[in-house]
Amino acid sequence: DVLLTVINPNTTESMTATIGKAAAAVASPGTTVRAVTPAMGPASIESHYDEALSVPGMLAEIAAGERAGSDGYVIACFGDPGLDAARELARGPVVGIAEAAMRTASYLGRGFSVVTTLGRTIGRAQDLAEHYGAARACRGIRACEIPVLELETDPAARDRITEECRRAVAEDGSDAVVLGCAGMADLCAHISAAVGVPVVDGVAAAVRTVESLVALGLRTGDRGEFATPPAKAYTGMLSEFQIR
Ligand SMILES: O=C(O)C[C@H]1NC(=O)NC1=O
Repeated sequence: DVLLTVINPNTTESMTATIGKAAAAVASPGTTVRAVTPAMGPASIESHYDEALSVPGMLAEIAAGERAGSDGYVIACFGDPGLDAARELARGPVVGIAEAAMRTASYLGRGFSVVTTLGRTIGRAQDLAEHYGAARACRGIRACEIPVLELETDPAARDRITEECRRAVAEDGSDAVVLGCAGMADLCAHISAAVGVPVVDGVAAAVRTVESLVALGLRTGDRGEFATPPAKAYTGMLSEFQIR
């Protein structure tokens, strides 16, 4: 049996439930999905500040996952917060939903577009596309200007996201669309049917990517850059992060 820990790095439980449901829907029969919410952090992540403050709580969930014997991890936030730090702590593979979605979309044609929440997060998505070598395939990154937590409360959210995906296909000439927020995971099937090109949800893509890596017996490198961090003092609120 594979134990897959899916971390929502923000602290909104209802979003963790949406993410956990999407993960369980695509997980293989032999996989147990454990969707978790950090004990501390921002209610949603839609700025560099939010992203920075989400990392300690997310890393605490990696440490808890290691104690629970987790075989792999998904970081279910489109900024892939703390991904490299998580890889230093985890024995098994750690995959962020942006990396998983971008790499998956690049198998589907010449180019993809990303549709995300607030325009201020577009730069981060551009940086990630470059970091993952997907900048050439990324034909456009668009925002529907819906704050992350309003994805659950705004009745017009689904239609506005769908419309932006339609524009992406028409104007960017993209062969696929990537949903730029873990909170959009439950909209993927509807939008796929509406826009007529493959729509990639990063939560689903990351779950299957981690499962594949585990099935191939592949784990995070544990030498050099991704070896366990050197022991040292972490003071104040971070004292729990002492590497034992
Ligand atoms: O970057 C974004 O706008 C989406 C990102 N924020 C969040 O709280 N979960 C996410 O997937």
